[in-house]
Amino acid sequence: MSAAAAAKPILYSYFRSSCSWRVRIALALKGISYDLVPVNLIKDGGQQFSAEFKALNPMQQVPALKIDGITLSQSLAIINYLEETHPNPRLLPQDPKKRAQVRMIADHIASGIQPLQNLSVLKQMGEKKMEWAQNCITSGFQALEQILQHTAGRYCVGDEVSMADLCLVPQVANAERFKVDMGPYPTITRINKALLELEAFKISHPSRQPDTPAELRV
Ligand SMILES: N[C@@H](CCC(=O)N[C@@H](CS)C(=O)NCC(=O)O)C(=O)O
Repeated sequence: MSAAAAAKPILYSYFRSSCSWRVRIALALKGISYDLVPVNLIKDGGQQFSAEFKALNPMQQVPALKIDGITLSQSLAIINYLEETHPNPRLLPQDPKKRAQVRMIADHIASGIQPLQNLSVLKQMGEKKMEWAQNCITSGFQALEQILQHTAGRYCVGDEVSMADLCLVPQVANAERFKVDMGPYPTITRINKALLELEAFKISHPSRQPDTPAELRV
């Protein structure tokens, strides 16, 4: 094994970033130990814009993961790599239909909700920021609630934790931050609650990160 392949992975993460949280959950579930380098998206005008970080991810977004001699960005690509290199526990079901449903839900959140309420978008919205974020999340959750009627068991797809769940919990946290009324989404709320009881979701939680400000720690 080369030195690069043997080195501990390094996760570039921001405590509050929902995309970073997805990867932190995957690393925790799969028992992969890693070093965390905080990238503060607010401080100094946004550390994601530094030349040093831009060299790691030209898109200037977290997360990024240095692993096995390569640097990856895009949380779902990272999780897919972890899935292929550390298959246990599996985050994609074996059954092709269930696997497709997991990817459908993960894409629904990762492509259809989160990018619309990302920090860079909200900065453009000025005073309308809160209303914009609420609208994006509400329309995404209305559709997701219906989808989950057909796919959910204890979790998003059946009773096994999957990549869809890794996207769901951080997105619900964003919804709560933007004060979205979760009343109309009982299935999303139920699944989120069940997932938050799992250790991997607890230790990766934004309130328990090395860069979590003291006043937000629990
Ligand atoms: N599709 C990307 C999205 C990454 C992303 O939007 N990251 C946010 C935090 S969750 C970010 O770094 N935002 C910085 C900014 O908007 O300036 C992924 O899944 O990793």
